[in-house]
Amino acid sequence: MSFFSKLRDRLTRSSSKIGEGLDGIVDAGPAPAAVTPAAPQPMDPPPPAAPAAPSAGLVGRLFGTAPAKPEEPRRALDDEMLEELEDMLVQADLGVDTALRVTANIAEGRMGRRLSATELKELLATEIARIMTPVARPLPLYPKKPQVVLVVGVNGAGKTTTIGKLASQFRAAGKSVMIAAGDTFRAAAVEQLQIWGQRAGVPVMVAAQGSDPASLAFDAMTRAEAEGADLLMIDTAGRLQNRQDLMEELAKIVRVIRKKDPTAPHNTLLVLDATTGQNALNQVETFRQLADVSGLVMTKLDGTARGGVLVALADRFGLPIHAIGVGEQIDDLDAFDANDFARALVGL
Ligand SMILES: Nc1nc2c(ncn2[C@@H]2O[C@H](COP(=O)(O)OP(=O)(O)OP(=O)(O)O)[C@@H](O)[C@H]2O)c(=O)[nH]1
Repeated sequence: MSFFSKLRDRLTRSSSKIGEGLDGIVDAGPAPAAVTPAAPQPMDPPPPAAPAAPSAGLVGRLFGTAPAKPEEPRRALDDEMLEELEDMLVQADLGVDTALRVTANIAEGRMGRRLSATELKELLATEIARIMTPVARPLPLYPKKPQVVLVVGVNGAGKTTTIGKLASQFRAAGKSVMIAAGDTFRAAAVEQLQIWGQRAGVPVMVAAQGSDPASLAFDAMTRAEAEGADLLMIDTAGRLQNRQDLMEELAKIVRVIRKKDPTAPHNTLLVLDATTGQNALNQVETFRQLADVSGLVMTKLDGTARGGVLVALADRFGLPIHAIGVGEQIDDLDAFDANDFARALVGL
């Protein structure tokens, strides 16, 4: 199955919220004046008998002419309709600012025009793609060996799973990859990472429980350099409860790996969980203060009606979105494609 099909199938909670919302907005418009078909005039000659034709269905099947679709309902674009659209987009987690901007762009030059739900979906998808295209950028790969990727995010956001999926994809692309289990306090997190490492066929470096993550990172750098690894991914703790500690821990990891390579880390990926909705915006603000976030990965778009938050993130921060996750399996993560996402999100 292509990733777009998967995305469309799994984004249904978000897309039905928006798609059905748009259908509802168009349907809620005033009913158009009834048009009475002209009655046949008494003097009109009877219509000539048509030659017997195969049924429309059969013709359609044989010659590919689709039976005529019933006309879609339409609604004239006015202030009330725009307000409903804006509310629906806010409900769908696009956030007030983005909802306002998107609605204003849709309105421009179209006031009074009678739109069908499909046309409205196309317009919305275009606006969303316009916001998201500049941030749809795959994780950049550098010739530098090892390229060090620091992975940050709150506990449970999907860091481990994302590292496992990325490791497996880079391996499949012929890269040699190494993982460091930097959340040394949580045995369960380390165990999960080891399982993912096995699945991906990638070595996972671990340290004694509670030991210094920076020292593990240093050892991992040493080994990655010695073995000529292309990529070193470093998992980190996500305890936001003690922000100061976390900040110091991340800063120390960075300091230590820079002793080995002053240009590292080459990427700092922030993993966000789509089910947290607007809270993802706060997480970006917070982690930007803790680390030099260079790009985002959004997970769990399959389990939520709040996928619209990705549009708000793109609009607010302009940070690259490298990949999105739509499930728990190894191939349920792929590069982010703005057009595919926009169309899937509005239910096209
Ligand atoms: N449905 C779904 N579940 C996901 C996705 N990504 C991760 N998960 C699940 O989310 C849960 C948390 O993922 P982890 O990768 O362990 O998250 P973490 O950020 O490493 O969390 P800690 O290990 O607690 O720090 C796991 O049960 C994953 O299987 C996704 O894209 N879709």
